Amino acid sequence: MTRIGDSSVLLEAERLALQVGERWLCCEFSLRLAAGECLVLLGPNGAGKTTLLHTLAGLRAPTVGSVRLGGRSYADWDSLVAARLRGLLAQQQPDHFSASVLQTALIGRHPHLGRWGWETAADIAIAQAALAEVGLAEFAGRDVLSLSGGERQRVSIATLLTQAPRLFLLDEPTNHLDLHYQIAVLELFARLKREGCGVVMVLHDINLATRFADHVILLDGKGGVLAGAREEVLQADHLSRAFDHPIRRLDVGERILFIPD
Ligand SMILES: Nc1ncnc2c1ncn2[C@@H]1O[C@H](COP(=O)(O)OP(=O)(O)OP(=O)(O)O)[C@@H](O)[C@H]1O
Repeated sequence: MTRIGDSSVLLEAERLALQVGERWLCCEFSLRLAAGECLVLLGPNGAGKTTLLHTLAGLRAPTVGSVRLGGRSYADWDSLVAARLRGLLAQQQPDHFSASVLQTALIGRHPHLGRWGWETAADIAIAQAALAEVGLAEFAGRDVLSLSGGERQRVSIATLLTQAPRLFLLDEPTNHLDLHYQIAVLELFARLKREGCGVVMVLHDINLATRFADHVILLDGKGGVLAGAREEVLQADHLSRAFDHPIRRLDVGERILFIPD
């Protein structure tokens, strides 16, 4: 029997090009992400990283080309089934009402619930384990409206872990996080990647991209796209051009660092 997401290729985009209004964000390029791989989207503000991530998540149609999740176009997936396969961490988390941290994390179980929509003890255990993964085990009863920015971001990550997709699409997962949690969260997704998940994430920190990416897509904000293996794309001259600022590479022991001049 074939289970959802058994295929090792989780995400494909063919000859993709994106336009907003009159402006082309990226010219045609293709990508393929297999289980066990991490793709980082980099580029200056307004270059189109979030638009590209949302297109890969099936939330908007590409202007040109196609996107396939687990070998099928989004139109061919039932939306609940697709939500068990891919999950999105959005950049903003609007909270309009009071809700406990546990209730908020449990939203991630919606694609998995049965006909009556009640969470079981197993669903609650999954959400509690996810909260513990991001250091929020003690926060389960707290109101989300009372959390700090970094704590709220970790609840969003726990909600996504509770959803337990095979493909994680993350828009600036390190937003609001202190240094400890930036690394802890990226290490957590690196572990999930080793366990057979796929990860696509928007990052602003080139050095975190250097550390965690297998593949990189660098948008230059003028429609140009450089896509390839980390070592091919993350070069000082490519980065300097894309960010319109001189960037220098430093080799520190085993680490490669990029610093702005
Ligand atoms: N509906 C829209 N109408 C007009 N322009 C839009 C629309 N949606 C997005 N844009 C523009 O498209 C561009 C790409 O936006 P996007 O959010 O994808 O950029 P980004 O690379 O994620 O930026 P940032 O690093 O600032 O988060 C921006 O210039 C944005 O203003």
